[in-house]
Amino acid sequence: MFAPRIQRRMFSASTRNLSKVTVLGAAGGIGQPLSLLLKMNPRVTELALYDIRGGPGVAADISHVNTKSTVKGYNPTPTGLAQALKGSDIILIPAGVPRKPGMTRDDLFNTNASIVRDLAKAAAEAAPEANLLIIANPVNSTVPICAEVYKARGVYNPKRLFGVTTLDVVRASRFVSEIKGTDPKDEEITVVGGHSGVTIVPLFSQSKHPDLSANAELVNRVQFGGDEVVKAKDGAGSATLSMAMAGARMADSLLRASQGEKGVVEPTFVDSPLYKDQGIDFFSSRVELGPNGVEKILPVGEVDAHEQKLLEACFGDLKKNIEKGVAFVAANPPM
Ligand SMILES: NC(=O)c1ccc[n+]([C@@H]2O[C@H](COP(=O)([O-])OP(=O)(O)OC[C@H]3O[C@@H](n4cnc5c(N)ncnc54)[C@H](O)[C@@H]3O)[C@@H](O)[C@H]2O)c1
Ligand SMILES: O=C(O)C[C@H](O)C(=O)O
Repeated sequence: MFAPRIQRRMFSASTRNLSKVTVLGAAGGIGQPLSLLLKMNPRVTELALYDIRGGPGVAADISHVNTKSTVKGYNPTPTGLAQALKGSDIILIPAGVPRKPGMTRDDLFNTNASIVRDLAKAAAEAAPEANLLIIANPVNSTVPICAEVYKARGVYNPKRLFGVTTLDVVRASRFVSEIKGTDPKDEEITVVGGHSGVTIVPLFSQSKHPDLSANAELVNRVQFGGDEVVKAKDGAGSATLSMAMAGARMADSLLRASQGEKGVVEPTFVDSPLYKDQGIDFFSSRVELGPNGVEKILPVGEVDAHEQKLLEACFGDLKKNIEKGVAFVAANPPM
């Protein structure tokens, strides 16, 4: 009867429970609350906060929070970025510009592609075995960019590269709970595809409320939830606080899984076999996490006719977004 508990204790005693987490872009709208939430996470033992400006200030502030982890800030000195990355178990990248009203995420490509490429190169050199979590948009392209950079250096491990799409399921569960008058923690909604507009595909037929798949307004709200925030912020950026929560949840799930917890499942945009036969190399679906990163990519499962149409609409854009990222690195390799 007590066996699982004893087993758990034995396992945690023998597993490496020291966890360095690095945030690149730590002084930004997402970076600051994300770093604070990571400081509150007892599984994080060391926090490294890097930004092109303001990293040490944010680190000094957060370091006064009375939890046990150490916090250090880094500037872009010749060795600052490498020091922030060295020994990291998890690297989160929210560095990059956010949208303004009227922009698509793809409109960020010209600025963010090179930022993410260069940070990925630094990560591939200083901490090639870390889990790399990409928040910077357009995620559908920035994740393939990282894969290409790691491949070029011969250190690509598809099990360690994640596009953070957690915010899409966070939104979906909250929006459903508002409609149904339920607690969002009881509303687990699968969202698959990518992270922009029609590439975001909620699968309500697999939830407790299959009828919702016919609710076009709700589907649209999940697909364009980011635009709702961009519009409300009126030029001052996009989602930062809800994104920080979603990023911290994804990091915590990886830490729990790496420290031996079984059955940890998160949605995430990964190098996936699910639609490779259709030329789509990266896809977000429910993924079981483990000590090596991706443990198992779960199938999309049954979808209804509404969702099948959404999936078909997703594939075209997603394929183009992925190809754009791959082509960018081929034409503009990191220096
Ligand atoms: N994946 C998602 O669900 C999701 C959700 C929200 C926002 N985002 C994206 O996250 C990104 C950041 O959004 P934000 O609101 O925090 O923007 P922000 O402008 O407030 O912060 C970005 C930070 O990145 C830093 N930065 C820029 N270039 C850098 C570099 N080369 N190295 C290190 N730091 C650098 C900036 O100095 C700034 O502090 C945007 O691209 C946005 O679209 C993604
Ligand atoms: O909408 C954006 O540009 C930011 C982010 O991708 C989001 O979904 O909130």
